[in-house]
Amino acid sequence: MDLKSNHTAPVLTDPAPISKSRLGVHSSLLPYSPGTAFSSNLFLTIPWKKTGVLDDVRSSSWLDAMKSSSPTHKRITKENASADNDVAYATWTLKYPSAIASFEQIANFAKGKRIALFLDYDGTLSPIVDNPDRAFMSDAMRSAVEKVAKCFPTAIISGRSRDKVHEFVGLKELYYAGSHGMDIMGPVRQYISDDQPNSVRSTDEQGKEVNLFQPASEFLPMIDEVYSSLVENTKYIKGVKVENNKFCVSVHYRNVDDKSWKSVAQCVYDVIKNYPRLRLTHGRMVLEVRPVINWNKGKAVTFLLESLGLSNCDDVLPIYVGDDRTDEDAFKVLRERNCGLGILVSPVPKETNAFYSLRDPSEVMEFLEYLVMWKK
Ligand SMILES: O=P(O)(O)OC[C@H]1O[C@H](O[C@H]2O[C@H](CO)[C@@H](O)[C@H](O)[C@H]2O)[C@H](O)[C@@H](O)[C@@H]1O
Repeated sequence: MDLKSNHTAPVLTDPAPISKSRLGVHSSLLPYSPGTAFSSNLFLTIPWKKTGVLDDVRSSSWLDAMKSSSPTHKRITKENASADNDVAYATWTLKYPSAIASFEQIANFAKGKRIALFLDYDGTLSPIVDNPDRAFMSDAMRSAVEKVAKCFPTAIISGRSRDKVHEFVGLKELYYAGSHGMDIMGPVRQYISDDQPNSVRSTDEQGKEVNLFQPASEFLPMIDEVYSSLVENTKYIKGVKVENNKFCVSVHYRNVDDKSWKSVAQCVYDVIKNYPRLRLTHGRMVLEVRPVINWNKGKAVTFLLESLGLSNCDDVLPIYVGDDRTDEDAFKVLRERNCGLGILVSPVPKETNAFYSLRDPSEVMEFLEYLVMWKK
């Protein structure tokens, strides 16, 4: 793929005014993301209160965000999608074409390049289920991931703790990044000279030398403390589940009655108001508490590409597949780097920084299988 040459679908389907010679859009046209003013180090310099985290719980914005994190409050599947939804979806795919239907085009982009593959876990490799502890991937998906990882350097980047996602996936051929990229076990960084202060050499389960990068390591005691407080504060709300993801905490309300969502928000607020160095983000029926640092899945992709010696856009095509808001940071990085493709997994139309789409994990599996066949 020559991302710098004129080409068709990804550029032409994007509504933003873009230069014909670019695959991505100009960064100034990209949606605003909270906390954009960063210091040169990892810490955000925005005064915490100005992010709105504290004030919002008394207004309806927390609740609005909680509701919008899952349209209609129920899972939308192929089966319950109405004809209207089908039309809306088909229209949306004009803007974000199916990565399967457009596979030939993706393969053309990849010609002469090395693919680096980044995969989200929940909602991408495993279907969304009510119990986060039972979000298992199928054996068929595991086999597809294993095969693709033998063809291309592959990393899983998840909001879960690295150990948990490793346990779910159970493959050794991959790199794993947990806590939304704040816990990366990657290759030893022999291609670059910068010394990352939070990087340490370590060995993985196979005894292989690896690089462990944990930019939020100093937050560990704080996160543990907050996790315990959140468990305690929410214990009377039926259906709440608090998950310790090591460098962040998830408060799930998927199984909580709508009428109690406000109480969930209040409980979380009551805890984090005491921690100005933590912030709140919204995922799929989950409130996520995480450190206020300038690090996200997009930064993790850049870090891993550097670690793998694959940051040269001329001969590398990074592909990132994900379904969640936190994956947008990675899609955005690929757009802004002007090389690489984001693929959003969604059964419903959504605004996104990705270029392509896939409907659900079964289509993700099909796409991975296509990549393997193409490589062979
Ligand atoms: O980055 P990801 O790998 O997509 O992780 C994001 C969150 O995924 C999990 O929660 C989501 O999936 C659950 C299982 O399907 C579902 O029950 C929940 O409602 C979803 O929000 C995980 O439990 C979270 O900790 C992750 O942050």
